[in-house]
Amino acid sequence: MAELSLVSGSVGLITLQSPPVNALSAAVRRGIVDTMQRAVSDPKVRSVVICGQNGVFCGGADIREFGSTMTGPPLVPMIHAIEAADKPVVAAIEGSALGGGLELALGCHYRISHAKARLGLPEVTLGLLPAAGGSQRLPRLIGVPAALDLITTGRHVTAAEALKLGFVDQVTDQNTVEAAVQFALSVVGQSLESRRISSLPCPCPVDVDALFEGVMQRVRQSARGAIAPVACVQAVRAAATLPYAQGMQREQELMATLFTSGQARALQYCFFSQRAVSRWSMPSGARWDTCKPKPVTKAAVIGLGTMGRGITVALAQAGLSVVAVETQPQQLKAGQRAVSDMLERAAQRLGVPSAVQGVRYSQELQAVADAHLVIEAVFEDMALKEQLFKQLSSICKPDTLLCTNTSALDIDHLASQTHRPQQVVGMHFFAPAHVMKLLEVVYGPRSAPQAVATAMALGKRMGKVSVAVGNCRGFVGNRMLMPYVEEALFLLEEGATPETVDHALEEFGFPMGVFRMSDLSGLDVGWRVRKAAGLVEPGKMSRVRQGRRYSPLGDLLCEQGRFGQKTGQGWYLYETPGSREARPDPWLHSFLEEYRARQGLVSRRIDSQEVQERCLYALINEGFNILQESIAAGPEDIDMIYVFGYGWPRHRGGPMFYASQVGLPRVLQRLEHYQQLHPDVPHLQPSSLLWRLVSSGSPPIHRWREVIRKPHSAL
Ligand SMILES: CC(C)(COP(=O)(O)OP(=O)(O)OC[C@H]1O[C@@H](n2cnc3c(N)ncnc32)[C@H](O)[C@@H]1OP(=O)(O)O)[C@@H](O)C(=O)NCCC(=O)NCCSC(=O)/C=C/CCCCCCCCCCCCC(=O)O
Repeated sequence: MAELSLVSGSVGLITLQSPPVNALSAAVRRGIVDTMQRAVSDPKVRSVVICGQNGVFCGGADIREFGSTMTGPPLVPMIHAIEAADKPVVAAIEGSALGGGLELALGCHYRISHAKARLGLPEVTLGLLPAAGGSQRLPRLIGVPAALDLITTGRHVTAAEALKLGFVDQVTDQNTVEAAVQFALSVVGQSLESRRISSLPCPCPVDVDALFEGVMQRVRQSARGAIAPVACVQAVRAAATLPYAQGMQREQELMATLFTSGQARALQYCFFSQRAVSRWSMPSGARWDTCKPKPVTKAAVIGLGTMGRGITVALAQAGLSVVAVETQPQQLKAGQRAVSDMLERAAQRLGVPSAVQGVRYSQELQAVADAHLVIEAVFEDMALKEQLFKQLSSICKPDTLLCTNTSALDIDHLASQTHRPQQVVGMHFFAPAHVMKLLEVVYGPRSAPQAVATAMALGKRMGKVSVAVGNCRGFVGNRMLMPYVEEALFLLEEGATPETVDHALEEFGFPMGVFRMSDLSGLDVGWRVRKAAGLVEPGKMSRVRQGRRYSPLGDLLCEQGRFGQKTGQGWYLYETPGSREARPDPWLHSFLEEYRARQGLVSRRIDSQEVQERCLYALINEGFNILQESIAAGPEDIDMIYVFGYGWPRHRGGPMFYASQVGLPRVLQRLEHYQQLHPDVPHLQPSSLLWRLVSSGSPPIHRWREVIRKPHSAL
């Protein structure tokens, strides 16, 4: 919808009206076409201002419409009609002008922006390109290199940067609509020829071919298999090398391919899922909209190792007053220096005041006494954490929330050490905690909904994508990782190398394969966990432990002091301890051959398909178990955990979405196939939820919850 009113005697003010972000739905497009026609034909109107209701110009095309047949007036001719108008049209940009919203503004003759507005062409993040003329107009206006940067990254820019780049004409910190109306009055009668961007030549660099070849190479490398960034480069190349009309044709062709692609569907699913996970629910029926979070202004962090430091930084940057407690004096000193450095560097980078003053340090646990919320980030040791929770229970005020950053330990057991089990939740951050977007908020059977609401609200304040999950070993992310890692180890036993496994996973789109990742995070981490679980038998090679198949390969490397990057040797070889470039290690290859010989295993050639299927389907299968047990409320929760915490390629939508795209019957059939070959591997046994979904006709992912909730026979 859009409304036309006459202001200041001769300015036609068109207001887009479609809350919350004035997306260009069919109704809004119809409204714009209609109001523009009326403004152009009304002799009282001498100039036009387009603005959006409620302080937002326009969030772009209505993404929800992409899933169904598009109706209503198309965007391209609508924007052409605005550009062709013989009365000056000014865009008054407040809040956001994104995607189709910015393309609409680029069709106007002038753009006035509020200082706090954000502008950009983020279509690439939805698997698309700016196909309402954006890929053709922006390079004409600001040049090819700057346009390539904005279009291929989709980044949002401030009004100040947009002014500097040259795609807004004026920035104001006053009332933007009033400023635009004054501006519109002042340009009446001036020639509009040079204001119609489509008629401008594209400023072309001298060596266009070399420029685009270089950019294409870089974009392909960072896209990790995503097709939209590549199409964006092709579209901008058309702007640089073809007349406008032909460039537009190319833009439409490229868009047609992207629009129906699985990648676009996956990325749009991620867009909505990222927002949906904030609307959490618990199996008890407690929900985000029925629980009010408690206000938190004072937080405490216990333990200043890597995780504690990152958490302290994230809390301080969110504006909380933080007390960081570390009982080891050396560690306290080192931690304080590291936290202050991180806060200073971030402040410099963002041009904001440093939050250093917001953190105080102490060696005494008593210092947390007046905090509203405490997050422990001590060593991953149950006895140590038990002791700490007992102490916190008596030191802290009765309503203080006690949180643990454990990545796998039993939240309910920790809660039982306190007099307030309802006030205990997990806040599982991912390293580095001030950078990584994911936060798993883990509730135990006794956690109060308000405690969950408070942790979720705090996560949001820290800029995290927070996902509420139930309590089980490894929660969601690490629990699903276990079968993935185990399959990778079994593949080594059967004949693969770390290089072949990693190559297949990186080809799928992970930034790092499982073995490079394990070298980076340290092989000793998993070793400690396996020791605690009673799985490690030093010097022993047996491949069955606790009644199921087990690979001792990781333990054998650790016994040799090969902990990964930090020791210079792990699954790969490194130039020196701490260096990052992983090289194939001939020693490791001989070690694997010897191991197979001693185990009587015959090595065979393993291809990428088998690596991907066994590692990924095992992980996905565990995801179905997690859904079945209501540890995660829906597939979106699992998918966002994997996209934001584990490097799952966003253009594949997350593991559960990927399963839906592959087809559930196919996933089931391949799991059954591998299970027949490896009957001693329980995680290849297809989940009963997967069976149920397939026998319910494999409904689309947004209808899985109906099957999950349906009562089912145990038979
Ligand atoms: C910055 C924001 C705008 C606001 O952020 P914030 O204030 O934090 O609020 P949010 O929580 O993010 O959002 C609030 C709710 O609004 C929903 N929302 C937001 N934006 C949109 C949108 N664009 N469409 C629909 N809904 C939207 C959001 O989901 C929230 O609701 P809920 O919680 O999920 O219920 C921020 O929201 C933001 O960044 N938004 C997205 C901005 C964006 O990416 N815009 C680009 C959209 S794509 C686009 O514009 C493309 C234009 C090109 C032209 C397209 C032409 C299409 C037809 C071509 C067909 C050719 C193919 C032919 C094929 C064939 O031949 O077969």
